[in-house]
Amino acid sequence: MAAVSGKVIQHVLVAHCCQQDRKLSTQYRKDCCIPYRHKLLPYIRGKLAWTDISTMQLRTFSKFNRGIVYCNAAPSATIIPSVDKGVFLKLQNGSDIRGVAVYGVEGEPVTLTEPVTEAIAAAFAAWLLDRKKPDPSKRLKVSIGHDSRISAQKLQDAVSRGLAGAGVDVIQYGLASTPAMFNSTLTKSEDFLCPVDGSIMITASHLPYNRNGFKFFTDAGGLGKVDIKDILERAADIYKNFTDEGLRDAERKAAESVKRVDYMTVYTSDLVAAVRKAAGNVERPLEGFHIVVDAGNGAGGFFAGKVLEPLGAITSGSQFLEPDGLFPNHIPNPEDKEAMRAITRAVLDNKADLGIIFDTDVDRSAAVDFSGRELNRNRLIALMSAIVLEEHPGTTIVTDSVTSDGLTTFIEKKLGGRHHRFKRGYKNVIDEAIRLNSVGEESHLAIETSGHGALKENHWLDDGAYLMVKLLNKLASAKASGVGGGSKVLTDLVDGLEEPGVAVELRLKIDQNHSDLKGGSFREYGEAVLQHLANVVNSDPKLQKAPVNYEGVRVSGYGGWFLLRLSLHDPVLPLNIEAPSNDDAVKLGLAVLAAVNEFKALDTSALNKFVQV
Ligand SMILES: O=P(O)(O)OC[C@H]1O[C@H](O)[C@H](O)[C@@H](O)[C@@H]1O
Repeated sequence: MAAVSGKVIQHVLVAHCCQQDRKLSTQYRKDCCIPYRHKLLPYIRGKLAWTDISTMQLRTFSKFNRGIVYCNAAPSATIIPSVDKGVFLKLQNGSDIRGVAVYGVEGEPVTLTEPVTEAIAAAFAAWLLDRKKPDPSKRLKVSIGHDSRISAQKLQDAVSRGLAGAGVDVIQYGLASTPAMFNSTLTKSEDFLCPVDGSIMITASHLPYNRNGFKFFTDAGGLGKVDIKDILERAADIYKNFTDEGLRDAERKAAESVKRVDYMTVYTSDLVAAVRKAAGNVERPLEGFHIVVDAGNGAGGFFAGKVLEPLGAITSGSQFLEPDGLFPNHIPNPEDKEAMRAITRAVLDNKADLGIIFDTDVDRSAAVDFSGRELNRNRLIALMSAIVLEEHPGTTIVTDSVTSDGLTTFIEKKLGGRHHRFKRGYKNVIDEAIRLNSVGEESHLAIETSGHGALKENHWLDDGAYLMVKLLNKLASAKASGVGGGSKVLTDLVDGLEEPGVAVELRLKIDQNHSDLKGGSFREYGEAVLQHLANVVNSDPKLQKAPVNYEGVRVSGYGGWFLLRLSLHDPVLPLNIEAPSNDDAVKLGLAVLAAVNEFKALDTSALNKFVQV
């Protein structure tokens, strides 16, 4: 517990206005809300400073706001509420930290407050100091970047205070991509204060606008689950011991020592150099290509102006390049159907050769060919496998668990590689590819249907932009060898990939408060559902369990397959079904339904609906 002085007002107001923004016109958002939000209502540790000008601001908002504006004026000294270790631990999301960073969504209280963030950053610094054990004369350097979220600035400031207070040097990159942050631990450049010893990306990837979170990197890659738990435990202890004096000291140290560097310039020029090199050191190898980019108002807008244009491509018709943390156009996620429809429309309307789409922090990507054919999910994996297997014949391609049977046939029969279908989760596939190499099985590509992908040649960096660079290399080399312009060369590479007639993903929720859980965790309950399903499948002659499987229950039957597994993070059992026809898919769905029906805490309504179609 610690007292923080200053006259403050809870920042419910801004959050409420953010919600209103979505309903109001773009013009209002640009003209009225954004310029004022930062200028007139500075945040002070999770609160808004209540200044004279803020009163005017309140009036401006009220004019447009048809709902209630909540302003909880606080006394001149507020207490930082105590936060249990359990609350800190709940912020873990696999190998990331995720929480709610702004008010505005009913039932979603803010969990990633500024003091909590400050404690997490201080904990990362302590973790890093333990790992690196620097010579006492040397200070560690940590870079911080963020995506386009509306909470980015306040969290960046809190992270800076946490790091500076813990005695490490802080370098802010501003708007950046997740892969660029990892890259900053590898880049060698004194001018850009690289390599840094550690890096923090502030992002919640494609999640809604009110969320935010952190990804951490060292030169060994992204931190894993065990390290994240360690950091959150340390953070809870640090938080408990916060004092007003300590917080002020951190604030002072951050104000004195934070440096700012335009690191994205280094990162983008590396991407440009990679394409030029692959094209035989041609300066503008994409001359004549028309490529549209959809950044979904995330951090990926740089790809059009800083990568494609210097390489000679025309990028007119690119959309949603400007950062907007309310994501007013579509969810920035290549797995999202509406997002894929948006980039497909842009390709067709502009008669472009290729479309490229990124998620908010640019670690996921997908493409669309000249004819409007989506190159995402299994097709993107097939395409990347074709490119990588040309360079490394026979290599193993590691993918997530929801990949299709057709993809295995394509990789193994057509391309002559090995398909190692592993678990869901980008970190899982990357770690598995690294492990295979360490035990003597060569693997050059780890990739998920979500659009995450990493190559051995690129330090196993999970980088959506680099995946797209590999496609650009292919376009440039096809043009140079006279095969032709356009993106047909990419379309041809996935020729022969068998596609299912029907492919669905249904997400079955587990009600964590249901008495059927008998006080156990949703994971235990989910495991029990899976075990029961596996037993039922064993006694059904029409169904065969996959002989090798690393996650959930994967079963073949009726010419198709299904996979029921536990979500990596949520109390959900995602069910993927692929089949030649809808009838076959329904038969598979009915088999699952019959087996799971007795589990009353499992919400099967999505499956019920599917089998009734
Ligand atoms: O298990 P799910 O709920 O389907 O989520 C799985 C996904 O979670 C996160 O978004 C990870 O970044 C992805 O790598 C992973 O594929």
